[in-house]
Amino acid sequence: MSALVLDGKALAKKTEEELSTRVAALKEKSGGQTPILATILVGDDPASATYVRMKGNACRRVGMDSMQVELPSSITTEELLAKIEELNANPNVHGILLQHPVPEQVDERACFDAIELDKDVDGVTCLGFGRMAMGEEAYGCATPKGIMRLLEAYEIDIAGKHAVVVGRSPILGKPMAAMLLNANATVTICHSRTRDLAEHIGRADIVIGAVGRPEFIKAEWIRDDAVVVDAGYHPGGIGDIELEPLKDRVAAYTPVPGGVGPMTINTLIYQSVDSGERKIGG
Ligand SMILES: Nc1nc(=O)c2c([nH]1)NC[C@@H]1CN(c3ccc(C(=O)N[C@@H](CCC(=O)O)C(=O)O)cc3)C=[N+]21
Repeated sequence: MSALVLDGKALAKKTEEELSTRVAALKEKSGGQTPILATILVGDDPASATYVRMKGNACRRVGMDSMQVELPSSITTEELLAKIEELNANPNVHGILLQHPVPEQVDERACFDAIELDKDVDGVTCLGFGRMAMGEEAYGCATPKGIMRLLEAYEIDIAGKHAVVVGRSPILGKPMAAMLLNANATVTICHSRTRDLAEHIGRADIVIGAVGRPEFIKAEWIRDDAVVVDAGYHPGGIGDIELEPLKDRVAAYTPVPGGVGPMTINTLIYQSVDSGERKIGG
């Protein structure tokens, strides 16, 4: 039996059509206003520049404007905080994305947390995380929320299932675990200090690869009929999970590329449109 392919690229494309309609309606109603996402790119890492460009392109495809802020790698925490405050105060900005990672002299957590809650469409603030984890309304962190939206679209059962999240980063593993818990999964979080990693993964109905190391998770650790979600992205179209041997024996998997990545961007845009509607009045 060949596995169900969780096609994030197709779902993102379909969702963009709905978002285009919503943006057009908002524009019509408000006399030409669109939601605006401000993206902040610090430094000159080419991969980060590519991702930020892709986010701007996605805005354009749904008819939204974006404001692209580029800052030098020599910037201080105070300077970046001042920029974020300026965007918080700008009524034309409906969402703010600070691209991770920032240079090491910058306090990334302080900068994330400076983003106003109602503009945190990337779901990176402590406040947004805490609210989400407690089941209160908040924008979800883009990658884990994108994964939840993908699982939902393909009607993957989560309640009662054993989900194993490999990785505990602030904008991926931790919020992923909280979202799966809120969806009534039994959740195990594995990380660099976990002993018996293979045994934990072997008990998973749903495996989430979120470690950031190419093919760190071996196919042989994963049971037949598992749902496999690979949030890794490495040069050459490689994820965190050794995917090829799994394709004919698991229940479902996210391809790399074309799985989680497009849903990350789509969730950012989706939540920016939500924010625009709330602020402009949809
Ligand atoms: N504040 C913040 N929020 C993020 O969401 C965030 C971030 N920082 N820093 C970096 C990571 C990485 N990330 C990706 C987004 C899209 C693809 C994506 O669309 N990938 C395509 C392939 C793209 C290609 O052609 O290389 C795919 O998987 O199909 C990948 C990775 C968002 N991130």
